[in-house]
Amino acid sequence: MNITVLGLGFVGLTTSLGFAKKGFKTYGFDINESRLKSLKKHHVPFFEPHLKEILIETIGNSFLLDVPFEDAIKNSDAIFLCVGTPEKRDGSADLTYLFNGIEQILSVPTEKFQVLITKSTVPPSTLSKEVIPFVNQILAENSNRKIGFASNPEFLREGYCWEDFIRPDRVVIGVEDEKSKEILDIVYKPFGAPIHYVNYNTAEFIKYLSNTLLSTMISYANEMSMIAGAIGDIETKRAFQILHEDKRWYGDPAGIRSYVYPGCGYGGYCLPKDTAALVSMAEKNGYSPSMLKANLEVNKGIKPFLVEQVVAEVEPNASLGILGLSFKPNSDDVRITPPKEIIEQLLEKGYSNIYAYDPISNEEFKTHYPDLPITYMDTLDQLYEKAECMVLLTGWDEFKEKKGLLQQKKVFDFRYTL
Ligand SMILES: NC(=O)c1ccc[n+]([C@@H]2O[C@H](COP(=O)([O-])OP(=O)(O)OC[C@H]3O[C@@H](n4cnc5c(N)ncnc54)[C@H](O)[C@@H]3O)[C@@H](O)[C@H]2O)c1
Ligand SMILES: O=c1ccn([C@@H]2O[C@H](COP(=O)(O)OP(=O)(O)O[C@H]3O[C@H](CO)[C@@H](O)[C@H](O)[C@H]3O)[C@@H](O)[C@H]2O)c(=O)[nH]1
Repeated sequence: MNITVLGLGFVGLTTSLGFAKKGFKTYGFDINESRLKSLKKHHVPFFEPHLKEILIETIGNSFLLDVPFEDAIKNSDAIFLCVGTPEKRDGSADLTYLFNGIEQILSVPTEKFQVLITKSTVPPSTLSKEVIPFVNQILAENSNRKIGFASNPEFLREGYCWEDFIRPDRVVIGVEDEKSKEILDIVYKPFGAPIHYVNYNTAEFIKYLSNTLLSTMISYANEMSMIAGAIGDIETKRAFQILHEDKRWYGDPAGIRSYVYPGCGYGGYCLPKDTAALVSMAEKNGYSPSMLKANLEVNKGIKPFLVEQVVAEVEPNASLGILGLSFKPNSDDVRITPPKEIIEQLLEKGYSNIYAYDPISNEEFKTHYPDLPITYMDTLDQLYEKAECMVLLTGWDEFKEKKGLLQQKKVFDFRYTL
């Protein structure tokens, strides 16, 4: 199995050295001549621990920098694109280096099957909507070329490139054909990490899921420091230290991860009112907290977004079964419960046969919202009998336990419970 890597920056050099260390013959290329020159002199042109030692160990053996481009491409099974994808003026990703690299690769004639792998960070749908059509257009003139595709986003951090690459938490591979998958399987097996095969868009999305969570947490922390500053007399540093003592940050798996899951919005007596109250207090003190305001907006917007999914697939005269009424499982609290808003929106959309079942909150819900024209069912089996399709809004264990039964009908699992 031979590998070519295009782009020898933080990601490309680390990737090349990682594969070379695992024993694959790896050809490295960069359009930056001075970068290549220094690498050939065993000098890593940026600060990154460990890379120099591995460079010295592998160069001329499994890591090759002076093989002609054409020979390397002809001899490669997997070609990794690790070029830069910088930000354009309008915020979109500049894919110029990527497309130039692909053109160079395709200019080499060969009949060998090869996988073209985007390791550079590219927005979801880039491979399916831009790269593959681009390649197909070029190949229309050279039908002998056999190319497979894969997306293999990289999660390494600068400063820890080597450790992160050689001992990855997980490897994500977006691949949609068997031959390419087999090649990537061989390439990544020696790393001993979990390998997740997904489709192209999902692989690309996972990379952004990761980076935007990080950037959102950082901006959240910064916004909170600005709110604290506006209100005054708050020990911001201590406040954050104490925040971090919440046990949900620790453990394996850390409990905090149950907050990073999509669903139908947060509800209950605390998160909605407290988020709104801090927005209001910050504004009174002259600071407009844009993230917290956006947070409230998103919590509102998720409900019509989900209701539209039902509307798109279910006729209004169908009987709908609502699974769960409380704001979260193991509680009968129905104050500001997302199911209430969702049921109201379904009623507005013309769904008039709504049946509902909650393991413990039917009475509570009926008492709080007596005017909602819905029928309560005493058991899950009764609801299942009545409903043509179901909308799961609270992630009760009972629903998980009866997954087999529930899934015999259409279920909109808006808590990702099943
Ligand atoms: N830096 C990180 O920590 C990191 C981590 C994960 C993912 N990424 C992503 O990986 C990609 C590369 O990032 P980087 O930090 O390594 O960038 P970088 O700028 O350090 O390196 C990119 C290299 O590609 C070279 N190049 C451009 N066009 C080429 C071509 N046609 N053929 C050969 N070489 C070519 C450039 O000369 C440059 O040396 C980006 O999409 C980035 O978003 C970066
Ligand atoms: O509490 C924090 C933590 C970080 N930062 C800043 O966040 C930025 C990014 O930091 P870090 O994530 O350590 O750096 P990167 O090397 O850019 O790595 C990120 O970006 C890579 C490229 O996509 C991903 O592969 C990594 O998983 C992801 O962590 C830096 O400016 C840090 O100073 C803060 O301001 N506050």
